[in-house]
Amino acid sequence: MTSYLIKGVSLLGAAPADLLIKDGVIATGSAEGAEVIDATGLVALPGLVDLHTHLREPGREDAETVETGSRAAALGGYTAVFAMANTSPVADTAGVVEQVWRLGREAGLVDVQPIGAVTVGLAGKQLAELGAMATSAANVRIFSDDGHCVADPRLMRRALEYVKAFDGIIAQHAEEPRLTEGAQMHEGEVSTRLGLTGWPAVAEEAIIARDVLLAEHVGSRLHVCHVSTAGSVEVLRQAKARGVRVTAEVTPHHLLLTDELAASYDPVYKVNPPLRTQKDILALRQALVDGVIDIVATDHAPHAVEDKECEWAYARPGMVGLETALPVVLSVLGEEWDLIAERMSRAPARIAGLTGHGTDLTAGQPANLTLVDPSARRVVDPAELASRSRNTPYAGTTLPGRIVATFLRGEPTVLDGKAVK
Ligand SMILES: NC(=O)N[C@@H](CC(=O)O)C(=O)O
Repeated sequence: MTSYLIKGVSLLGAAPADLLIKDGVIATGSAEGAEVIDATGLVALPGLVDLHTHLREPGREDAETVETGSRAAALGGYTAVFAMANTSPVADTAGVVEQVWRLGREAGLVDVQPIGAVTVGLAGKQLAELGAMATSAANVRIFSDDGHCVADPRLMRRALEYVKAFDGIIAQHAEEPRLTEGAQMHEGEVSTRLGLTGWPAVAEEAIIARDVLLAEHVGSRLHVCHVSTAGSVEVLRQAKARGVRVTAEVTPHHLLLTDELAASYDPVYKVNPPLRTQKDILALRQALVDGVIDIVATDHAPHAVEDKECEWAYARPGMVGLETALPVVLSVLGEEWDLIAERMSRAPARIAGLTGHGTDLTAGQPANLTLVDPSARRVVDPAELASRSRNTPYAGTTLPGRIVATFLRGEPTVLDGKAVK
């Protein structure tokens, strides 16, 4: 196995030092024979961990595969991603989660951890085989019907009770379906002006409020996907203050983009939950800083051209995000390296119970890390993305930070900003 000496790198913004990688771990001692990487001006972060990625395989390999999504992830600085269950067939059995897990291992670019569906076929009627998925080779600990809300409160309660036995998590897509029928964008001034049916903030907030009460009642773990409103932040703040076992994520796009973009009628801005207002953005940023929101998760949602380049009303919701997440977060938070490492690596690994990721870059730890050039600026070109889909809202936008290298257990997956395989 090749050893690497990463010279003059700044660990989380500290004074430059050398980092030695030997036999897949961070090492000390002689660097003899090691390949030298000049990392002057680069910052080392623990490899990023994404708790919310759509990889589309099985079923929509025209939009993404486990391999193309893994490559996009590595290029974005990730060493582990959690694959959502809304594939076709749905990942609601041990067979499908094992297939995704195996495909991830074969690709070998990031650790791919499947998320299992909560209900059979994401239909919200009957619990899926949570136990069988948990005891499968994929070792599933997080379950989600993402794309759909587990709307039935009794089913949600049963799911929370079921996973409590093995300290599992229900990750909820918080959307009261009766309040969002026909919804096309955030309900507010802009939707009124455009005459598009609105998706009101309360549809998210009402489900989060209900679910934190259910999680509290059961004593189980709830994770809230893609929090998008200021009101949701307040519900979470109160729940956390009471000691409810709830964690929450925000996407990079909800930290940066507003509902005004819908006025272009360009479906690249259509996403679920929808882009909200500047007031929501400011509340989400503050919540990310003070920890009411635990992590940034991409909700990387690749879609084939025909599903995106059509009329707004017919377009599928979702944006790709793996390759732009860190630059967007950098543009929002600035060079707050420790906070970024916490929200994009350590906390997601801790929440998921994922060992070997999100660890400090100290001797003996697995060499899962990424090197970033914070001084570089990049104009996002959709044609350059490794993802099989091109639906990025940042085309033509200049973002700070370039991911120069990523290492998975000491093997480079990205070098000089390019995927190694
Ligand atoms: N986030 C999105 O806008 N899309 C997700 C699912 C969903 O949450 O609708 C997708 O799978 O495409």
